[in-house]
Amino acid sequence: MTSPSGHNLSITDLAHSLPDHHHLDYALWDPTDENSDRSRAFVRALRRAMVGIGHFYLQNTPLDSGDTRKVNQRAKVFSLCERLFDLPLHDRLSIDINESRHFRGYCKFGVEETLSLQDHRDMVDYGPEMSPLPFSERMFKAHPYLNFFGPNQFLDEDVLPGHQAIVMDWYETANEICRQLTRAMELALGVEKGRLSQYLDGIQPVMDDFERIEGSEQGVGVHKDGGWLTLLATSSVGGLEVQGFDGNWISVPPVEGSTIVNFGRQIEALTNGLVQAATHRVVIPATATQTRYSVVWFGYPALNLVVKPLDVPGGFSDEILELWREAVAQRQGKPIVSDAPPFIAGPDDRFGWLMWRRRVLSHPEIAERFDL
Ligand SMILES: O=C(O)CCC(=O)C(=O)O
Ligand SMILES: [Fe+2]
Repeated sequence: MTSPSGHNLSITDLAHSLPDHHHLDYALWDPTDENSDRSRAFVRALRRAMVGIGHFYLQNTPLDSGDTRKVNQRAKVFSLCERLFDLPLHDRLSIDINESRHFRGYCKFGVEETLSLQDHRDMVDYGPEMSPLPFSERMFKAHPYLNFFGPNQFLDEDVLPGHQAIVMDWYETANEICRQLTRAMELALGVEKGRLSQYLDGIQPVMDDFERIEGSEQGVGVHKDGGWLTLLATSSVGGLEVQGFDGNWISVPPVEGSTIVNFGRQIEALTNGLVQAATHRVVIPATATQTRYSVVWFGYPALNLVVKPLDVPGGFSDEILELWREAVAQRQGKPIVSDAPPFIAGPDDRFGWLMWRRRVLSHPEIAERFDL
């Protein structure tokens, strides 16, 4: 593709030139002064993104700029990814997810399914590093999602130097960004402080995935992320697509220095659909020559909470309602098209149950093996 000036467009220019993409600058957000002009500008941009198709690009986060202690976290995490997936299968299988009742570890190519089609990816799942809860048969049978708490599986330093430190650094930085974005969303929606962030307090099963996808028809099938916010960093291969409200698929190419943020289903549920979770998939042309890596950090609400539409006296802010009306008018009132499978949740389902059902569906062997 060429730009109006005749130069070849880079993948970054391409993303900037596409409609439907919002680009937010995290450097504007000042948590110590939410009322500053810069913070307000950030909240305004976020508000616009919130009535969009469920995702935005976020530049200048510490994942990219880093502080002096953690310079270049993105470079470190992708180098780790490459080194990890280059290890002989036998090493990777030494942290096999099927050996972990906490659903942590390496998942072999082709084991995961979305929409009953095999995904062409292998991956490693991590979560917060913690000791398993003291075992009580009765408690675990009543609340099987408590199995999510436990240690990660890391390779020894001599096999994969930096494995634990790099993963946990990324995890902590992403967690803090998620908390800050949640506070900014409260301001964007015009709800009182803590109204959203309370969902992040308590026992949280935040997950981190390292993924590798080989050229295939279905890299990752159509879905909406089930949680709160997803922070997604991909290597330069591309392949991510988000579905527009009219049903068309829109490419979301990687942008240097930016992280892709998806709204998850729990935010959609809380806001009663005002904020839509991104319907997305990964499609890589079979002709792609490079392996694609992505580092996907999923933020979730606490497991013991039930997420229901927020009851806000007086409703959401006029500003966001106005933007919502504009968005509806732009699509001439037509309903939102999404090919993501329907979301099955009872009205009183704790979030832990939703997550448990999904994880067991993806990894039935683990439940069978540990009699969960
Ligand atoms: O790798 C990507 O770009 C997205 C992966 C994804 O959507 C997921 O793991 O939920
Ligand atoms: Fe996803």
